[in-house]
Amino acid sequence: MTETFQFKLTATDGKARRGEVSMPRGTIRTPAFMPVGTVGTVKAMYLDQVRDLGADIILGNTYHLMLRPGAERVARLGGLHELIRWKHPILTDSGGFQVMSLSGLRKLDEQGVTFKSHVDGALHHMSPERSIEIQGLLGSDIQMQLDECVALPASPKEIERAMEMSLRWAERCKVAFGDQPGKAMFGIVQGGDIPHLRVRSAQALAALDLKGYAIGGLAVGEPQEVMLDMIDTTIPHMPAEKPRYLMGVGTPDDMLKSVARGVDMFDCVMPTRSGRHGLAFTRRGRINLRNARHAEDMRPLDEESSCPAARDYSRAYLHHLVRANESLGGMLLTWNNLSYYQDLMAGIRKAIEEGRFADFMAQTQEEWARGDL
Ligand SMILES: CNc1nc2cc(C(=O)NN)ccc2[nH]1
Repeated sequence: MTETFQFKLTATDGKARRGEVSMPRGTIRTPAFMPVGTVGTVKAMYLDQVRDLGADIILGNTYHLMLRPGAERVARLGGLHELIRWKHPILTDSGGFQVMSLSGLRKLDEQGVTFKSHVDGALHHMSPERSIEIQGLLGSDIQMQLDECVALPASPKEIERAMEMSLRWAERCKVAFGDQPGKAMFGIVQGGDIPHLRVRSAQALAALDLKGYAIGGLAVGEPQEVMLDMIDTTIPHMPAEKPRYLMGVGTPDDMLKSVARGVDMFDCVMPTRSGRHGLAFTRRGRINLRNARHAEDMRPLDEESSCPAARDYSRAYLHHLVRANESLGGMLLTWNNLSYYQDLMAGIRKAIEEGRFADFMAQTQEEWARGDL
């Protein structure tokens, strides 16, 4: 714990990095998976459980929180940490991605975005400055610049326009954020699936000397190999001494392959959202508990797991709960999935420390491929 924001690398194994982000509210062990707490809750979980699984930081979505309960209201209630009773770091995204994907986008220009709330249809305008102001009102520890995340496929001209505007917005966010020693504002590399635009974005952001950098605009429908190619293209132009956060990623396989390329931080709704839809992540791959084959399978998901949801409940019962659409089904599978994700990250961190990440990756992938015995 420090009064300032510090990132230190403690071990490397090839391009894989083990590190720590130290902030006043706590230390983030990297590579890190950040559970998504969209509207101030990691859905179907108590935050004590989320912490006990090993999460050092959770994510809040600015778009959702600004609409409900509202940024000023959260501030009046003591800030997000107080409201949701999470005393560790929180990273908030800028809202840009949700505005593009969830809201009724009305206008996007140099000033910012104007959109209709998906909650009550009210019109909102968000500028880079307002996004940083909202994240400050929420009490966010790591704030993300406002950027424009273009859905792929898109024309090179469109991707370049959005990337250049995102660079100008990054400068405005840096000014708006100012100097907050115990907090950080991260830039976001954009540029779609066009290598020279990715390089241009990374180099221009590096010149802003921000405290950390995200790779955005990926996992938006492109094949995994394209995503990995863009990571390979971008990372050499990102400052090695700063944290690298791959936004919205991903599956366990995505994360292994991205750690191998030098990524430090991840967030994804995959473990929580798919848990609510009946999907279990395990050491032997994915299991869809809706499938009738589980109806009388008395085995637990993983008898060796430390998580009660994986170890103490039969697949038959989980299948029943999922088929009956019972809340407990989503609760237990979310618990299992976040436990698996955090155990995977803990295994990755240990493997890098011990210089055996390549073997760990191969063994993990082999066990997934072996399937559910
Ligand atoms: C699930 N895929 C996915 N891609 C994302 C990209 C961004 C981004 O570029 N924000 N500026 C954010 C969230 C994402 N989630």
